[in-house]
Amino acid sequence: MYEVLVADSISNEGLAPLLEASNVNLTRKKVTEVEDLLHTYDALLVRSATTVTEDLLDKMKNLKIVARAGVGVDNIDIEASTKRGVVVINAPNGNTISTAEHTFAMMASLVRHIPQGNISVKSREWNRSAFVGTELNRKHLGIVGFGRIGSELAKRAKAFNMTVHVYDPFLTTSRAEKLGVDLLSLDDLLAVADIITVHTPLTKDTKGLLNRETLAKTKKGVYLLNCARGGIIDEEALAHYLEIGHVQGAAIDVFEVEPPTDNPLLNFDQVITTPHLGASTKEAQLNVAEDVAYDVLRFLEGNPVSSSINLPTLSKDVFEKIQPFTSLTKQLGAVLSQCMKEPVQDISVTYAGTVADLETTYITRSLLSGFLTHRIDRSVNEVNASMIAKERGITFGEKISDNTQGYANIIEVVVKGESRTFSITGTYIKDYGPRVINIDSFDIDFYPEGHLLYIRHTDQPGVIGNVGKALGDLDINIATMQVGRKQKGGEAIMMLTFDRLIEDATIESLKQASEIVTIQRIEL
Ligand SMILES: NC(=O)C1=CN([C@@H]2O[C@H](COP(=O)(O)OP(=O)(O)OC[C@H]3O[C@@H](n4cnc5c(N)ncnc54)[C@H](O)[C@@H]3O)[C@@H](O)[C@H]2O)C=CC1
Ligand SMILES: O=C(O)CCC(=O)C(=O)O
Repeated sequence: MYEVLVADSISNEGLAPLLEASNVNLTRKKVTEVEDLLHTYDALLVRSATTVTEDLLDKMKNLKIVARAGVGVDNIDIEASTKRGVVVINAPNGNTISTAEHTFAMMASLVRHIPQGNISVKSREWNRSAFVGTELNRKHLGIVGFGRIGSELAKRAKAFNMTVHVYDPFLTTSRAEKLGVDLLSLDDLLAVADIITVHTPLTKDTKGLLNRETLAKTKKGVYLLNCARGGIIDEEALAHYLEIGHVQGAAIDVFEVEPPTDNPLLNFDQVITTPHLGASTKEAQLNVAEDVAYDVLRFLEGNPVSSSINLPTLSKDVFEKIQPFTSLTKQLGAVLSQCMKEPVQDISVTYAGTVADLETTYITRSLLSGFLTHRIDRSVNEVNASMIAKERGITFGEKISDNTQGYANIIEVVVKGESRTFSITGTYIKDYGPRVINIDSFDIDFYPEGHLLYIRHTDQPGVIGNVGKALGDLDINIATMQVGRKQKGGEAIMMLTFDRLIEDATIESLKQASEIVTIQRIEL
């Protein structure tokens, strides 16, 4: 049974996939109400009210996935989640239209003073001259951050005959042309726009993107909107420019601290506000809840997620295709880690044949995870494997080759240690499963699973018999045995598999034979 905690207000209807699943026990409680049970949950679903901190993650020892029913994940410590191997997912598409519509509504309300007019009429005033507005027609709209919401807003603005200028360092000129917008530098956009709206995520680069210095470059009488995240427009700087009349008005849905209390922007009549309502429609809330509910269920049941922040996103089809190879590389990594008992500096993997056309970065993550699992005392998976490798100064890379050595697919891994290198080659054979076909330049053929002994010895008569007899005398049954050598009389290897773990004492006694060079126990 999977334990799922829904800590924020998320549409019940949208959560149906989880509520109806027979293998899920869903709890709807705030984190503070289940302090004693935090270690039991497999999944945590939040909106923006819950902040997923490192401290919370430490308490949620069993946590495998955090889902944000919405876009912005600035309330989740992604790095800390990744470090702990916790997948972070969001629902990036479900609230785009609602937020774009809300921004448009805020813009129209701002330039026509609708909220102020409403308050005035309800106060039994009839002051028409106080609320003379401005048309949107033929105005220049500056959109900072031209992703899903920014581009939906642009469509609506163009329908109102506005000229749309955008600033987005990740937007190509050809895409801007295709979408019929004018791509500018930030400074040029600030200089030309009558109305500026921000639609970037809140990151260290976008925090305070519009500040005292950049706002000084705007036209006198400019209007500003923030329906993305509090802090992208620096609140103190905006208050300053409102105070001196440089900024004519602002529409703010989001605040640096929510709910805002002593926020200076609340003191201006020309600032209109909403309590973070961008995504607050029935449609958006249903969409995002459904999106994360399906994804969480899929993930808990071992399937790929459709929108992850810290894991490559794979379709079900691709996931199924790579699965045999991810388990193969996990096993190759585990064999290598146990054979190569010394610090390693570099892991390099070469893909050839059918596997080379697949999502190899994911397969490499599995390799690293298999390798690191046998070296460190913390949970390693595809989410945190590359981060942990980097932390430990292990470089890794992948190559594609044409040389399939006659197989349909080949994965070769070379590990460089402080004193030597070690290699392993595996393949996945349809209907037969994974095979290791070469280890440290010895051709061999074994199924990488269970309890194994890897023995290097001199190639001379009697060694294999002696090992078999020694184990037989100890009542240890050999399940399979594979041998390999490079040349007659040189060094040779044996790979033995057993039905149970082989004790240290047995290994020590086998090592006494003079023909034995090394013995390595491998547990898969
Ligand atoms: N008020 C509300 O209720 C809602 C607010 N949001 C906020 O809106 C933000 C945007 O959402 P989407 O459009 O769905 O995201 P998106 O990821 O589709 O678009 C963000 C765009 O910002 C651009 N960007 C990133 N760094 C930038 C920088 N330094 N300067 C300029 N552009 C930059 C990216 O290239 C991207 O095109 C979210 O991150 C979220 O914080 C989203 C939904 C609801
Ligand atoms: O959950 C909400 O209503 C806020 C939505 C939001 O800000 C987001 O999706 O980034």
